[in-house]
Amino acid sequence: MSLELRGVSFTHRGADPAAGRLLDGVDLSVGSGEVTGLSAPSGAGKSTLLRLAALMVPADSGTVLINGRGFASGATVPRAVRQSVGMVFQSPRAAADPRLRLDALVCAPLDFRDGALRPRPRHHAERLAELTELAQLDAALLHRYPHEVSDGQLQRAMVARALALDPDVLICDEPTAQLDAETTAAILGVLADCAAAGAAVLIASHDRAALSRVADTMVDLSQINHASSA
Ligand SMILES: Nc1ncnc2c1ncn2[C@@H]1O[C@H](COP(=O)(O)OP(=O)(O)OP(=O)(O)O)[C@@H](O)[C@H]1O
Repeated sequence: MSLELRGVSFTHRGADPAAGRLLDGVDLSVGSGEVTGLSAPSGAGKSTLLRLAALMVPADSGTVLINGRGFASGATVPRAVRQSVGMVFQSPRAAADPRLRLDALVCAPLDFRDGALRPRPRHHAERLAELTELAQLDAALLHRYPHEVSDGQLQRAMVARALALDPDVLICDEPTAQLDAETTAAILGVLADCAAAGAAVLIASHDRAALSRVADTMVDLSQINHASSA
């Protein structure tokens, strides 16, 4: 279980050409059982880098390796590889479908994997119970809609969802933004538990203090990015 970026470069389409590359020749490696914390000032490209690492967006050049298997820009990524990468986003409100109850949200990757045409959380009752416990989500909330729970409760559900397919690589983009210290520590603890179970975990956050409590390695993006503006 590992994530590696080798010489990854990227510029957003439509970005001012005078600004040069956003990311240039970035190398990063996260091994099995490791939590790597990524920090950098706002706008430095953390979210962009995480999307490239999660194979959501192809890099302009360089290679992303998942479990040692390399994907250069434009390479076809098999579904099984996509499903081996879990992602947690900064805003659970933006990431969660407001029409789905929490149980359906958590089970959505399982339904997608199975090709189910509609949510069927009861079909996954056993796994749902495991995920609820793993993410320390109050099971009494599973029948509520996103607007009926707090941001912290919703983020726990989104963490449970990211874990649904037991990912080898877990990528988290400011997963505790706007959450209180207690919820932040709890969610980071859940992510660290995933690493303890063998996953390679990469977490970007502005909260260096909280992140450094669970990270094995802290990486400053500006130190690994060779872009002239970094
Ligand atoms: N789709 C896009 N098209 C053009 N430019 C973009 C796009 N997405 C982001 N950018 C720009 O790329 C730069 C890096 O953005 P990114 O969101 O990766 O930074 P970040 O380090 O995650 O910032 P923050 O800490 O504020 O979340 C910013 O200047 C941003 O405006």
